[in-house]
Amino acid sequence: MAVDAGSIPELDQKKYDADEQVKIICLGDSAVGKSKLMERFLMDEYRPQQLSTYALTLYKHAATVGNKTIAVDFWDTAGQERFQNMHPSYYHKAHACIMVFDVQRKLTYKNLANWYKELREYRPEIPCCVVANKIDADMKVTQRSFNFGKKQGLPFYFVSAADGTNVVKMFRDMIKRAVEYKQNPSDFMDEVMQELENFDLEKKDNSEAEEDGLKAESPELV
Ligand SMILES: Nc1nc2c(ncn2[C@@H]2O[C@H](COP(=O)(O)OP(=O)(O)OP(=O)(O)O)[C@@H](O)[C@H]2O)c(=O)[nH]1
Ligand SMILES: [Mg+2]
Repeated sequence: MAVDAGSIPELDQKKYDADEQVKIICLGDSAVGKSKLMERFLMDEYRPQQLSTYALTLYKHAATVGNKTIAVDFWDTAGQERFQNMHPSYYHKAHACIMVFDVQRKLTYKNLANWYKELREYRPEIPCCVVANKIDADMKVTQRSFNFGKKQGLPFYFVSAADGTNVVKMFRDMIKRAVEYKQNPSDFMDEVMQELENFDLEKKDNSEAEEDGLKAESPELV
């Protein structure tokens, strides 16, 4: 069936052209502002795709890191408290994780320890950060110190999805770290996956080159 090139969304085209693809997940209690943060960051171009089975929203974004185009898949779930634990596929092949709590609800900060523990069961090495959201509601909280994650060396950000404070910086940093991780994984299985991916790409390049050669020699095949 013919495909009308005009009907292919621009984002898909960018993704097709991307040099690299990364997956970034977001963790945290319900209503801490995970979805609002993503929406704030992707405001001008977000295209949510609802997969109702797991109440999962995938946000696709094309970023530029250095001189490369990066296709970023942001994964977000709704109403996590109903599921208690995340489905393992949520963590599968994630390259970075953004852990969010609500500065106005202490329990969401305490629960970071549970989220972090679960994350590390599935993804022991990926870059992760701690995000204190909703600082617009009480700017005084930025004077306080939140030590969770310090021991593990996790970067910390005070942000507000409502007024945009620090949102772009936090996401850009995490995209960069996701790309760095993908290119230099410190987890053995990820190293294997990256090798396989490179191998596939090489194979594809070779077969394309062969095909081009064939076309040049046999013009009737064109
Ligand atoms: N004041 C303030 N409210 C916020 C901020 N971010 C989110 N909210 C509010 O917090 C509520 C929850 O935000 P969501 O983004 O839906 O939370 P979530 O973490 O995605 O929640 P689940 O999908 O249930 O897991 C909404 O009413 C938002 O308007 C913020 O930065 N400041
Ligand atoms: Mg949500």
